[in-house]
Amino acid sequence: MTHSISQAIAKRLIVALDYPNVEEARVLIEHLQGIPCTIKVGMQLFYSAGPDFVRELKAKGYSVFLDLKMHDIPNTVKGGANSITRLGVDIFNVHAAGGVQMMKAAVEGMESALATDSNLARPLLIAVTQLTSTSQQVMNQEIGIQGTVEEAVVHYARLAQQSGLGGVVCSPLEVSMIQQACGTSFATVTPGVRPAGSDLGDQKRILTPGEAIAGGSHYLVVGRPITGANDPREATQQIIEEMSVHVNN
Ligand SMILES: O=C(O)c1cc(=O)[nH]c(=O)n1[C@@H]1O[C@H](COP(=O)(O)O)[C@@H](O)[C@H]1O
Repeated sequence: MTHSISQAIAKRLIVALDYPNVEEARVLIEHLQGIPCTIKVGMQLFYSAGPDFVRELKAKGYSVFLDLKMHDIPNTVKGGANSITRLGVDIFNVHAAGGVQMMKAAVEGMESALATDSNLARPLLIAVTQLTSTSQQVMNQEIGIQGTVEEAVVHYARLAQQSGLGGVVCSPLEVSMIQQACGTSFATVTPGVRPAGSDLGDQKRILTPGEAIAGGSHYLVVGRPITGANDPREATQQIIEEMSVHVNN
């Protein structure tokens, strides 16, 4: 199999480095050498490795999504967004369930960091809608939100847009509805991506990489199908090839 890596497509694959420590994360980065994908650092790795590892990835030239899903009082989130922006990450997130005042505070924190350092690039600030591990039944009966998951997700997307955010995290199943509500330039970052035949784990609302990219997802987030593969490099290249075949734009 040939692996002609398109830079633009590869960047739209966000590989989730869900590892307990920096050593294991570095092994995966070694495997991915030369593949210009985006890297996600989530809470498991960040809480053990800290901001230095984010700086290390940036020094290696990666685009970095720092996924800390902030959800707190506005003043605290403002401070968090300020610190995250100063780290020089490319994408970071908050929970839309924190509401408009909280999301606006995140924008303020980001803007005040950008105002003090002209070398910082503007990150894409996005809001988590309904986690892709949440089913319709759990959302209705356990969490107590009525209506369909799609309605809840679109509602959160509208709130995020009103608050000045650049996009949302959602399932690839919800991308077209969000684009209808918020426009095609409002970013959709989609976990809940599983190559055909791979283990779903705890994900509930999923599509394949080809379906997700054909449906207009701006970024696909993939963790275990890569980190748990016997050959993570091959798994990554196969996902990028599938994306390349199905991409519309
Ligand atoms: O914000 C996220 O990245 C996120 C939101 C969401 O709704 N669902 C979701 O799975 N994620 C993250 O996306 C990654 C998906 O990983 P896998 O299920 O292993 O492919 C994990 O790092 C999750 O923390």
